[in-house]
Amino acid sequence: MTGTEHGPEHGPVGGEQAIKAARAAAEGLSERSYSPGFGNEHSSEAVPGALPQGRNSPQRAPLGLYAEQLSGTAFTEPRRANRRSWLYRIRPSAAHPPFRRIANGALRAAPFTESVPDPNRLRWDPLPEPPEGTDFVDGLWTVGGNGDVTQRAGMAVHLYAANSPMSRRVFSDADGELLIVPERGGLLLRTEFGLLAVRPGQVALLPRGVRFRVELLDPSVRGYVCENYGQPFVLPDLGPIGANGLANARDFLAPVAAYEDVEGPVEVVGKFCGNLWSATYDHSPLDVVAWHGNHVPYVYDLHRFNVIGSISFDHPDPSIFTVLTSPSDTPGLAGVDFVVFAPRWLVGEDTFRPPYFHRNVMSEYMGLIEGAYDAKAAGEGGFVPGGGSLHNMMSAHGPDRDTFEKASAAELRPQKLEDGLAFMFETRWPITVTEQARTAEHLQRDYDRVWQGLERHFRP
Ligand SMILES: O=C(O)Cc1cc(O)ccc1O
Ligand SMILES: [Fe+2]
Repeated sequence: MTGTEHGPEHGPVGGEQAIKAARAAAEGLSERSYSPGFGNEHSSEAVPGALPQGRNSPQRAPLGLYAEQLSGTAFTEPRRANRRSWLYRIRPSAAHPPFRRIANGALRAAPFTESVPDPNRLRWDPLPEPPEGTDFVDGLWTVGGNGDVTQRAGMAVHLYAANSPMSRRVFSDADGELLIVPERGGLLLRTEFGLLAVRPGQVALLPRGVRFRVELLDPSVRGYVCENYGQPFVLPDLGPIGANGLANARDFLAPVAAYEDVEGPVEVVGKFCGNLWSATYDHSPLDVVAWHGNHVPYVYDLHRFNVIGSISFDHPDPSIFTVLTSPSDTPGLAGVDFVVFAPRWLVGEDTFRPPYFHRNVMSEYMGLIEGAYDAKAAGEGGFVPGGGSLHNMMSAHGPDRDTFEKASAAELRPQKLEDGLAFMFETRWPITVTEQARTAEHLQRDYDRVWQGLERHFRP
């Protein structure tokens, strides 16, 4: 591979050196080297004058670049929902050889038909360490999901575990946007729009179709991915909360333009209607010198989430913790919500403070980024960082026995929930798990036991 790379920083491929280079690039990314504001009409140029002014598609784009539009919504969707970006690149994306099918590895897609939807509560320990040389794409492992990729409806839950950077390889997903939730180790995402660093406690949102390469900031990384086949994630409406709160738009950071000018073979792996396809380009497709638009990647720090809660009594529904929502045609009914359980004060009087017992029409996949979750015991055999749980439509769940007993007897002083960061992908459709998730060694076979021994106390 020959050529030069332009932008904040760049790195070679392979081993410790690659981690060092990725870290150096990530350190160069201060908050000010991003373009803030969810849904903004961002614009950025890595070379002065590369971005056309006053029009999107001049007869000849500046500096001999090619103009190209990438759309994330139909052209005709209402302005408030419309997503598209204009990219000014060294070569148009159309200049590529045919794609050929490659193995899907442990990646699965909707419709999920390998097993029957399971009404049982399921919980998994973290994925085992993958074999040496596993990159982000190789390391994707599907838990389950719903909908249908060909209908642009539904979602999938994936895990990833990797110990090698993607080298001379770029990934792009036509099937949906990707919300990456690191749990261990940091990632450097080199995207068509520029660089994003994302570490545990932060999330990255990669819109449908954007090409990117994942490099590693640590030797071994793992985390969660929500693949949203449906309408792009938006910030939820705030209603009576007011004009501020929950995830504030300004805390979503888009990259600034940074391009690779690389001649030589680069494999582009595309996910299309559930399958992986590969084509070897004679140049890097991360060759966007300037861009503008609102169909862009973001990184968001979950510690910036402004938690709103009850200051009187009763445990509020977790919808109050929604970071991002993928709306449907029915107001308030999400294809999928991304919900975070962030550090917060609990002050409710005469209140059972942890999550209540419930049966929910929505289906809940939960993950843990760090610490413990207030409804479940942590530690060996419990709900642990990197693990996951699935409480499908109408399945009865809530606090485990110990949590119930402690919280029913606790003295209700103001209490800070400090050392835990959990999240939920909550979806309108039941999640069907893959065969590998149903039979995995890391599936906890005795999860039901956490609700055993909840004695009767009613003695009229
Ligand atoms: O099941 C869970 O732990 C998630 C959840 C949390 C909460 O505070 C209320 C309802 C709910 O489903
Ligand atoms: Fe729940």
